[in-house]
Amino acid sequence: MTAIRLDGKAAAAQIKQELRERVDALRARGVTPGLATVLVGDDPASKLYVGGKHRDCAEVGIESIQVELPATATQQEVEAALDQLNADPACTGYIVQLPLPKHLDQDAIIERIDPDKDADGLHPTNLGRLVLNVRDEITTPLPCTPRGCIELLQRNGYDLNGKHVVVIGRGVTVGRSIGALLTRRDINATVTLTHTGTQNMAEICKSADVIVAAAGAAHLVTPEWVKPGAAVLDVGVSRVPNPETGKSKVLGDVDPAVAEVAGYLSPNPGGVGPMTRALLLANVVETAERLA
Ligand SMILES: Nc1nc2c(c(=O)[nH]1)N[C@@H](CN(C=O)c1ccc(C(=O)N[C@@H](CCC(=O)O)C(=O)O)cc1)CN2
Repeated sequence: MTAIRLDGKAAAAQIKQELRERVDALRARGVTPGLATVLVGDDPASKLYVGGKHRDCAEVGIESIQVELPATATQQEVEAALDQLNADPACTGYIVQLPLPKHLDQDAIIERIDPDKDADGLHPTNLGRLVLNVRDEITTPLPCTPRGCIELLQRNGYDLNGKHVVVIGRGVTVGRSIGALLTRRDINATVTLTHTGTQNMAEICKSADVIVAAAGAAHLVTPEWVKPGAAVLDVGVSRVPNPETGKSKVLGDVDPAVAEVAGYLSPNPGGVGPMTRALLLANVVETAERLA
């Protein structure tokens, strides 16, 4: 078997096209959505991701504001920058790029974001609403990568109803919230969350209809872990030196040989990453629509 490729670039392009039309409609009503990004320090990967977010905004007609602080910025300096964005009417939503330098209190910084401007859906108020709301229409921003995983499957005709999804990794941007989304009544999956403390990871994965690999451990998921025909989403990223180019290259959490066993597989790069960026734009547009 060779797995069907879950092409995140193609699905993200589709989403961006849809959003462009909604942004035009908002602008026609006098509403201009504006996304700000806050980048602390000079981590090359974070810089790359933030750059991509600004390019995406330009593509769909969203204004964007770039805030950059040095790696030595204090907690007070970061919080002061957030207070300014909270008060700035040109900024209708914003994100703080993660991870933050170790000396900063990440939880306190995320809590400082005005929940109504939380474009990442990571503020405790928005995560709390996601946990409480299992049935009604969603009226809060949702975490971008979990939402991107679900959209990528659905846009490829995959129905999650009744499926057993095994998530690997308990990080704040994916693992901790994806279960709350997948178990909503309109999606209706069953979720097992595994992590570094899980003892029989291979066996649990082998029972999965869908694996979401978000551990950041290169090629952790091997073909022996995968039930034939299962859908596998490769989310985690490890950067390793590439002796051929002298630069670094990206390795996902999934061994490429999994394509011979799985029914569906997202490439990495080119799978969930572009979807994360597209769903961030969706959060910004939806927030602006609610405001309008
Ligand atoms: N505030 C946030 N910080 C982080 C998040 C997040 O959702 N919110 N997620 C990740 C990083 N991330 C978004 O910020 C992100 C990761 C990857 C991509 C992407 O498009 N990747 C490309 C490959 C790019 C490359 O490395 O060469 C791909 O997969 O094709 C976009 C966004 C952690 N931080």
